[in-house]
Amino acid sequence: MPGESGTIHFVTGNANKARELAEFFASNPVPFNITPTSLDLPEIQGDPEEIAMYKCSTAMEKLQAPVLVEDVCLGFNALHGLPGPYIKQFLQKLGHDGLNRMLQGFEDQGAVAMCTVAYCAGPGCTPVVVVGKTEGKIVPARGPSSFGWDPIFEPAGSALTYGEMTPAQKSPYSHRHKALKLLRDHLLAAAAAPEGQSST
Ligand SMILES: O=c1nc[nH]c2c1ncn2[C@H]1C[C@H](O)[C@@H](COP(=O)(O)OP(=O)(O)OP(=O)(O)O)O1
Ligand SMILES: [Mg+2]
Repeated sequence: MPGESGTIHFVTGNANKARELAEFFASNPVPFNITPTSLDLPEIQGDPEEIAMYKCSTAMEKLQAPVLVEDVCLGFNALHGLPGPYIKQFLQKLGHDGLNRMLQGFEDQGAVAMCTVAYCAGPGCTPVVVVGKTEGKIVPARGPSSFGWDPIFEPAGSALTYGEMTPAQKSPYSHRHKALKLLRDHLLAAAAAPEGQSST
């Protein structure tokens, strides 16, 4: 459980993630103070859960306090889930156009956005990992380029890309919000459990 101050550090180097997380907890409150802490954590190769767990344990080593981290994948179905966790490097090198071009020649433009959240309640606690996924497709960029690959991801059931959506429009589709809902359930259960009864 978070200490007496009830503070959980959301450790990320990405200001847009911090903004979306703050928006989520503003409308879905928890009895903890979740505060962004800007640190660029090293990222290993591996599956998304291993990557998030490693970020979480590094954040815990540095801060010695309750920490929350997340890692985001964007996987193309035609490429069997690649770039996946390496989407950041692919986006940096290729841009929105290049990511579209990677799918040229494939009939299937489908993609899955995935947010893996890892939360550790304190030193010695086992991290809790939750995942939110949203299916959609890769399209030529539409909307402002303010957050990562938002302009090229059109979630299933929407005529708009993430980039064209307001925060309120993005949230019901958002891979991040789906993961944070699961985390919130865990935090509320942990807050309600008598001291020492929490599994984390
Ligand atoms: O909702 C999103 N909508 C559009 N783009 C997004 C989203 N969420 C993450 N992204 C981008 C940021 C980075 O280019 C890559 C994930 O990499 P990822 O390592 O998880 O993020 P990051 O390095 O920017 O921040 P952090 O310090 O939390 O690791 O996808
Ligand atoms: Mg990162």
